[in-house]
Amino acid sequence: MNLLIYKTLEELNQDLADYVIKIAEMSIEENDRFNFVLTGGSSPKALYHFLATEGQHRIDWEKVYFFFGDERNVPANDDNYNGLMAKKTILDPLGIKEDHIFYVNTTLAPEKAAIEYKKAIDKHFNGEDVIFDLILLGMGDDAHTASIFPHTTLVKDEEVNVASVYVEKLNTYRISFTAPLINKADNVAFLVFGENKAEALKHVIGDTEKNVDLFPSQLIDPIDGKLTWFVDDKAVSLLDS
Ligand SMILES: O=C1O[C@H](COP(=O)(O)O)[C@@H](O)[C@H](O)[C@H]1O
Repeated sequence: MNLLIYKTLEELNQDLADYVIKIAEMSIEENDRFNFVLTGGSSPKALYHFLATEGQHRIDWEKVYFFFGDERNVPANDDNYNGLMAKKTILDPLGIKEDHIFYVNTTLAPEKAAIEYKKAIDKHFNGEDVIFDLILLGMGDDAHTASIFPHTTLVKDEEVNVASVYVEKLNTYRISFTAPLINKADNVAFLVFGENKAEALKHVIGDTEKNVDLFPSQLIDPIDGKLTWFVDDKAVSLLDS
């Protein structure tokens, strides 16, 4: 595991954008495409803007396929829909074609939406093992990642899959990659900043004994891939040095 700590969000986003572009270049050179899984929430907005502006001419964006590690069970025009945030911040600004974007269809019931999403992913990988080039992840202040929330069925889900999950504390359903699917990726990067994440990060990175039911981000441990944490100094302020 590689832990990169930044003093400013600008430096963090600049470095993370460079990292995304480097992996994209390598994937395109090797396979003529880059399978890129986006994270939702609000933390990645600046990164996506950065990629869509400074990164605009650095790679061939027509060779990039975009996926979502999780989605909220809301309509596609709802501000909480992760796909809409990505559409506004990176996909539309880069003019990404619809057939290169894998949105979660939330007009379907959550369970069906998850099944259809996995089917679409499998079809894209055309019988090959589903191994993403890069999965970006965020982490909530309760240590959830993607939509693997504490004390939910997803914490114990051992299938390489996309699943629907009822999140009691939010009284809502989510659709999410399972940890085993995430852990197959070639590269996984967490983007975590702010004081409100410090307590969770202390446990997720610092605890020698895991408690994944309470801190689901501890489930992320790529089998053969690389895990990198891009964090700011506020988020690591409670970690023992
Ligand atoms: O609900 C969600 O939260 C996490 C964390 O979001 P952040 O803005 O606090 O980083 C995010 O990774 C996930 O995609 C999203 O659906």
